[in-house]
Amino acid sequence: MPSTIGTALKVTVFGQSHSAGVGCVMEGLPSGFKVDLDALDVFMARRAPGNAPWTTPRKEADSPRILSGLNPDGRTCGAPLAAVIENTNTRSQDYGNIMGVPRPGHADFTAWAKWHGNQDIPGGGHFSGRLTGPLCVAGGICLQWLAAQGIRVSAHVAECAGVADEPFCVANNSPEANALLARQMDALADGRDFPAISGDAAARMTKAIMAAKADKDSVGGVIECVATGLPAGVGSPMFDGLENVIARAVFGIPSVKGIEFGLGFESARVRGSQDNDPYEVRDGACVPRTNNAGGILGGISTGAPLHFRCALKPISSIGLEQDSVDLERMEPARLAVRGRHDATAVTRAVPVVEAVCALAVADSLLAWPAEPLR
Ligand SMILES: Cc1cc2nc3c(=O)[nH]c(=O)nc-3n(C[C@H](O)[C@H](O)[C@H](O)COP(=O)(O)O)c2cc1C
Ligand SMILES: C=C(O[C@@H]1CC(C(=O)O)=C[C@@H](OP(=O)(O)O)[C@H]1O)C(=O)O
Repeated sequence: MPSTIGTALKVTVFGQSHSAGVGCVMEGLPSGFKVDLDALDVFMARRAPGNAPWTTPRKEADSPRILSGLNPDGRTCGAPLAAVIENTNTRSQDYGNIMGVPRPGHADFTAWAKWHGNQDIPGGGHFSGRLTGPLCVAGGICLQWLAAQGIRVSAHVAECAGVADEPFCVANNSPEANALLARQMDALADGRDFPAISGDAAARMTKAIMAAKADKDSVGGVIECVATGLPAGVGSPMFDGLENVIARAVFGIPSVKGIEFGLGFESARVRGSQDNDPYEVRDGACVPRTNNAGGILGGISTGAPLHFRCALKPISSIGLEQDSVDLERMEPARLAVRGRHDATAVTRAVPVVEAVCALAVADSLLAWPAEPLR
């Protein structure tokens, strides 16, 4: 079962929620890059469990130990970079009642159908949201590498429990619109607790999440992500395009059920004259005036901000009783999930979306850069 992604920059993720630890191995990082481990810890803290009243109370430090891949100067040395995060706060007894009775909506049943009882169930095993920790280690390093080249990635909760945030300013590619987008990205980077642009939306989302939690239920949402500063010409046609590579990485985040780029599904409802992004000359370069394409045409970057939205389903582990099946007896069973679970994944998944976007963009830059003019 390979949990590996990437072409020039390969990342393998390993571990289970209740194993000794979870981690990643990165191959293909350019050498000589100084990794800021303190900044990485700050990034990891945005995803870590137990930071808000609606998140799982499982307490983990989530500070990665880098085992290899850096020289004594803290720079990438060309060898594979391996990192591990310890699991210190497991409580496997919480999973006693689901060992043979799969939770509707989690991967318990499909893991049983594949591995016939050999799978590691407690904490969600290898399917757990916990595996997004190592994704953040790998993606956090890529974010730093991209930032050094003027490429910035930012995400926010665009929608949660039916409450919408102010959207990113991405439909227009004018200098004024891009300046507003940069201000939105700055605001999201100010250390705020809730990753939304509008404080009012954050307050209403918090209320809706807490109401679902009080009902022993859960909610989903939409995360919107942008990457700015990516030059035109990066990517590849057909199967290794930016959309393909980003979508593959984003679907590695448990709970993600959909993704759309630019105008996305709405582009199916408008005319070509409305969807097309007309070109103009700006500072001697050809640039799209608008950005319905989400910064991608033919799998290759246009130079406009890269833009996508992904949908996350509600957390499946809820306290309400539901129908399931006792798999050993093949008899109906009722199941109320116990234990420590998030009431929504959307807030904690925002840095994860930034991380996988950075992985995909860094891999595309290394594997499929614009060719030099000959
Ligand atoms: C950051 C994050 C936290 C999550 N926390 C939980 C949780 O506490 N309980 C749970 O049942 N699922 C949680 N999930 C979702 C499950 O991991 C996911 O539903 C499950 O692995 C099945 O995968 P699928 O939903 O993509 O099919 C979380 C997901 C993410 C991204
Ligand atoms: C620990 C994390 O989240 C876990 C994700 C998760 C799941 O099924 O996805 C189930 C819970 O595990 P446990 O029952 O061991 O507390 C969450 O706490 C994390 O994301 O770091």
